[in-house]
Amino acid sequence: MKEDRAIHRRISEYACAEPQTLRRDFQITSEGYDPWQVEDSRRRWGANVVAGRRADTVLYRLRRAFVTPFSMILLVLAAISFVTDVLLASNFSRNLTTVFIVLGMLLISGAVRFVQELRAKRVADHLTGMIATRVRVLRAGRWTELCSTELVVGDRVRLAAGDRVPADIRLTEAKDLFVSQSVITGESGVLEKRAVTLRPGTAKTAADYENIAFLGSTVMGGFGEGIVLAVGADTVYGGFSAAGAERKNGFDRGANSIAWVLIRFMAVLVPVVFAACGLTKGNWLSAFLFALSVAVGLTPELLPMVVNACLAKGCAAMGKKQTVVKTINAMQGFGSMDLLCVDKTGTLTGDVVALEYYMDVLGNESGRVLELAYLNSLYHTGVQNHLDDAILRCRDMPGQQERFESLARRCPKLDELPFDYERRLAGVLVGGKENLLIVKGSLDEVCRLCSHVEYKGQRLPMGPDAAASVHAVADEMLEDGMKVLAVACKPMEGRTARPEDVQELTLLGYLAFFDAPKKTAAAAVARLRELHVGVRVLTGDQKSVAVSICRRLGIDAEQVLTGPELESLNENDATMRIERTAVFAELSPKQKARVVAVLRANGHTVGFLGDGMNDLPAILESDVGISVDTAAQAVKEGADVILLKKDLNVLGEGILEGRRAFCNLSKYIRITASSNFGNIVSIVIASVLLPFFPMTAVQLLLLNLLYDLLCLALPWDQVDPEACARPLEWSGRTLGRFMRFFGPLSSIFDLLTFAWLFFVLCPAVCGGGFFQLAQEAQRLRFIALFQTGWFLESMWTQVLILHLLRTAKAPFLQSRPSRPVMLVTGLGIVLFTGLTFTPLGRLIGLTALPPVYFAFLAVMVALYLLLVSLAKGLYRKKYRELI
Ligand SMILES: Nc1ncnc2c1ncn2[C@@H]1O[C@H](COP(=O)(O)OP(=O)(O)OP(=O)(O)O)[C@@H](O)[C@H]1O
Ligand SMILES: [Mg+2]
Repeated sequence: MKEDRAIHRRISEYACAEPQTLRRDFQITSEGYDPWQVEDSRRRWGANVVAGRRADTVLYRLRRAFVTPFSMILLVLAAISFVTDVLLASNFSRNLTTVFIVLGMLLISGAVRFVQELRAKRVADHLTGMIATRVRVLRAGRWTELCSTELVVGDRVRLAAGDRVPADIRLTEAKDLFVSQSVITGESGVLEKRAVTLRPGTAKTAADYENIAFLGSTVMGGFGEGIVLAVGADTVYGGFSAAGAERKNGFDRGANSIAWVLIRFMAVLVPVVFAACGLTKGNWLSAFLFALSVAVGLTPELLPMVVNACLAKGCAAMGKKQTVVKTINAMQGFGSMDLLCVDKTGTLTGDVVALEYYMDVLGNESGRVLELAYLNSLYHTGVQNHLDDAILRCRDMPGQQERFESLARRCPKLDELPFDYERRLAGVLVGGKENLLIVKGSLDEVCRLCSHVEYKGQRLPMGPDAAASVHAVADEMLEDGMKVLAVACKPMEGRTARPEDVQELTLLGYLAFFDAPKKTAAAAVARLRELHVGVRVLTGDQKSVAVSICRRLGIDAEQVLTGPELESLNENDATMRIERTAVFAELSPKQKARVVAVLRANGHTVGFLGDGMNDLPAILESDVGISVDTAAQAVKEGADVILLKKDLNVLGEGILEGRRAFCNLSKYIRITASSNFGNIVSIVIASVLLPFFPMTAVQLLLLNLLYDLLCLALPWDQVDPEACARPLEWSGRTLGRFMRFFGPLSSIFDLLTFAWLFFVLCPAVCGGGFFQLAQEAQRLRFIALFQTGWFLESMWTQVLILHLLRTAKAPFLQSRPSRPVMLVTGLGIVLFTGLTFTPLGRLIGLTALPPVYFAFLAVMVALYLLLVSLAKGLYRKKYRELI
């Protein structure tokens, strides 16, 4: 959370100016801005986009695609090759092939990256477009709903309950406008905002600006109209959402730790290769080129691209299941989430809450209680909610419409104390025969503030007897899982009500709501358990209701922690209790966020599903904030994932989809890293032992590029159900181990191949061992044969290992790869094997190999398959995981 930031001069000045001055200075007519004025203002004061999101131009994306460490290394390679092969070479041996190939690779990888990112972005844009924030703006004489990014300084906008304030706004009109700034400043409680003109110098902190609604705060109740003073980064809390995005960096942390594992390997191995080649071959420039290519070979340069492709694919799949994933990274959160916190109403219980009983303090039906509750609900201007909706539905009962309409006429609204989740009650002041403050809210809170009870028209003091009978009546309903509210009142003198007035009330009776568990909820909870995702219930409702409902859904309600209990615990005890508890009741919004924060600090990846304004802080605090389409604007804005259909079952799907994306991703990283590692080990050994380079720099790069292209099909691969049965951890922790275990296996076969090529095949074809060959041409042929031999063996084993390590089971037989993966790998093998027979292959030093080589290759491949399969079993037994 941010502390108060400097207030923009424009805001501090105009907070103290009359609305007329504003209208004059910004040339605002009663029609609002016309299109020209909008353009003009946008040019002058900027657009309403929050800092942090870089302008996403084509140029910027091109730069991102082409300017990477990988392409920089390629460029250096191209430059060096240009100098050595063209500038310094004699006329006869000038050769541009290497330069072309390296540049071609640079172009291909850049273009693929560009296209992929474009696609991922299109998915992301499409998704965010579906749930853009709308604001009511006066433009060219009409109130229209626009996307909040269209807003400019000088626009006239309207605010209503549940809105997220879309810019910094000077209020010109306000009626019971209550705003919560908790999301931006951390201070809880709601503030009333008024359309007053401040005296200069009176306002010091943001909270003192009574007539300014700040970007990012949420409207809890009432109505307001105002003029936009600052947009985007100019706003006081402009950077807030960027800061929020930074916080959720679990994903980047994981990616970084993986990158670091690879960098460490590179830092050790590349200098070794350079030194070994330089010392043994004496050609330091070639050694440098070769070492650079090895570095390129070792970086999984497609990592960001494969990550994006995997996640974007997951998002698109979720989109089909009525779930909007707003940021691609949230997909990864789905995959690693091991705890899901949910609120109760509308999630575990049905969306429609029904008012079942309205009764006096002793439990007899009471029309008066209903009427007063009706007035309270009718006049409140807070965010629409299940309870008030249920109360208002009483007028739809047959023959009741007239009764409630005349009631409203007789008792007009005078003032309002909006509902707030800290105090858990709402009050309205109505006129009529006498001015009456009607309060309805949580049973405990309201009873605490009552000094009297009313029974059959008699007003009696609230003694221990009365309190006991109140509990007797209420407890029975609570245990049945009913939601109970208390209704109280107090006669008042004036026409305004202040929070201090809410005391010495007279308790009138209760309202009981039927809030039954959803039919699908029990199955969904069971499904989540199957997926090894723990469910925690975080509700503001009373303990007994929560327990009753959780029992019915099979959620362990043995241990329940309430908000007040939580407050009384010290830091350590709280941490322990929170970890062990599944049901939390009577929580304030802040406490919900605290529970989530503690769970995260305990090492869990936490999702939070909620729809109320009181869930917003927790949603922001969680790793994956989930909300529903019907939630208030501000809540939807804060969430990472929006369910278009509020159904817990969809979440199970989401989790699976996330894990699939995740599995494919870690497949890529692990397989690539370990097979590259194996190659490097072979190269180091070969460089030391061989009198020539085991492969040319270009061949090495080409092999790497081919392999990366093959891997681009991986996001579309099938995932074994067993692999995504549990939450998956995203970090480089086990990557090093995996690399060290599987990498050297391929080296064994590489070395066997080396030996066979060097001592058997090449001498047989060239007519003698390397050192016996006197002619340069013969030696070159020897080298070409050797290099081709290794090039092919290396490619075959790399492709094979992709199939072997993509699943914990037996490849092809028990787990089939998806068709794209089959197609691409098959095609790659055929094309590259074919390449060695073509003139194009000759350009990069490849040559046709005799049939006996392929027989040897077949044997190697079969042995390799066998050994890796055995190793897989061993690894699984030892570490209990594979992918
Ligand atoms: N509109 C309202 N008017 C009066 N009191 C209310 C209203 N809404 C909620 N309350 C009180 O505040 C308490 C907390 O609200 P609520 O139950 O909605 O919290 P929650 O955490 O969203 O719970 P849930 O998990 O059921 O959604 C309620 O138990 C009730 O006593
Ligand atoms: Mg709720």
